[in-house]
Amino acid sequence: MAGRVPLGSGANQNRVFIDLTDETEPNDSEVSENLAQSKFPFVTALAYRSPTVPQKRKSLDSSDNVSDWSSEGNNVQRPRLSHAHPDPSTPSPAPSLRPSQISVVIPSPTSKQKREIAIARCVDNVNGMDAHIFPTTDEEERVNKAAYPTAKGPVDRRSVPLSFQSTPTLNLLSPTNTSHLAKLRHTLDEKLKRINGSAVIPTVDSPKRLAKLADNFEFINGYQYREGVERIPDNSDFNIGCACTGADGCDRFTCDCLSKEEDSEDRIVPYEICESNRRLIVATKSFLKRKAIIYECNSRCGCNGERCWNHVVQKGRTIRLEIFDTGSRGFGLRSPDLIHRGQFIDLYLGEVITKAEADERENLTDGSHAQSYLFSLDWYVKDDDDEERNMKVIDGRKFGSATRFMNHSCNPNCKIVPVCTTNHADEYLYNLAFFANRDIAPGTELTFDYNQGEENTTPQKIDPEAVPCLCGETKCRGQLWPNKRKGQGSKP
Ligand SMILES: C[S@@+](CC[C@H](N)C(=O)[O-])C[C@H]1O[C@@H](n2cnc3c(N)ncnc32)[C@H](O)[C@@H]1O
Repeated sequence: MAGRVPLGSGANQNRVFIDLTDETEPNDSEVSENLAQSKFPFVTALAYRSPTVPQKRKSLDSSDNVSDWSSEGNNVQRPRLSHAHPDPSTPSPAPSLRPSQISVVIPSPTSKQKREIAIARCVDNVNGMDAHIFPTTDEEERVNKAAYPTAKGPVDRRSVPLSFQSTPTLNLLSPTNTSHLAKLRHTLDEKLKRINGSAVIPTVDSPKRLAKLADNFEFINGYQYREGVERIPDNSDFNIGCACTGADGCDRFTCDCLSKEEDSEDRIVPYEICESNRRLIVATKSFLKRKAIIYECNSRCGCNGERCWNHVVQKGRTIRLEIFDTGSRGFGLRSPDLIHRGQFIDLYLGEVITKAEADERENLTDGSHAQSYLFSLDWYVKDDDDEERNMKVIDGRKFGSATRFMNHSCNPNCKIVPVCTTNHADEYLYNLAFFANRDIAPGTELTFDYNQGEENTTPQKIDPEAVPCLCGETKCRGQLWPNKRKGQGSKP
């Protein structure tokens, strides 16, 4: 940094330029040293800046920039810069000059430097400022050390692969994905193992479909009651049993658990011994044709408990089930076992939620009812607002049993029947039990009618928004359901 007379002539001939850039001439070193030792380190820092900083010429015409003029030795007038060294003694000879003849060339601060200067102005105690505010030497040191990685030999740029040319395609059978698939299979197996009764087997080959199955669903063995669902406990006084005492179970003509015919005192007998397998108790052929609810005997009954013939559903599933991929209709359900007509298959399980909650969940699906797992317990619900408010709904979307994978058919081989087992008192809460309505050969897809009660009807008009039915039956009604939620449609 020095007072420097630039080359040239004319107006600039008698002007002095004070260059604050780092283009230091040999005799400037002393001044630089003085400044470096000064208590204004930011001046030094500016002086050490890289020469690439764009320079701006600034005239010192006004006294703002020159605070004081003094006459020292040799009658040389030198400027004192108020913001720089208080008395920069320069060995350079300087001509006698007026203030208007002096220009100072300073580098324009970078935005970072501007910030630093602004901060520096706010700091009262300037001692030690450089350590905190101006750690700029770090970068210079790095540059001096050439701390950027350099190639050890010649680089053939053509051999450097461009990432967009080599995007890997997702290979579900790559070693990593195979192990992921193994994990999914394991997860699914663990979930399936927790199901009570005979085995439930998935025969799903597609890894993607398997992932969906394993990730999004929990198998449960009983209803999961959610907030707001009120129920009458099994041990409530409202829960009653029959007075039968027979060693072989209840009397079919007098047992109080059996419903009465509407027009007589005769009891409706739901079960009988299976003709082709005497060890099985199955729903009677006539019962399967009618609309009725089953009340099985419970712990409050005087009969022989589990030895009573009127214990079927509560004993649980006895057939094995298989979840398989139907293709166009998603997953489906079948059994590797022969199923006899009237044989109990399994329960439809899920979260028990209020109607209000079900409506909310349904709305969250944006009106898309491509996949619906909601099942209303509307057996005793009359078409009136109060009754509907009390209605409970089973949601099998996230939690459920294997029957949640059962598809609809307009000519189904299964039927859903409302069954009260341990609790006869709560008419808004009962089981949804699937029974075979004919003999079903092993490996046949199990289906039921999502609009039970409308079996023999043809829709007046197919709702364009309804999910089209793909059951393939000759008497197919064309759509899955006119409204979104399944119900028995078989109210008395
Ligand atoms: C209770 S789930 C049955 C299991 C379902 N397939 C799955 O993959 O999870 C009901 C859904 O299955 C499909 N579905 C069932 N039966 C169908 C049929 N006959 N035609 C077309 N889709 C059907 C519909 O998407 C329906 O919303």
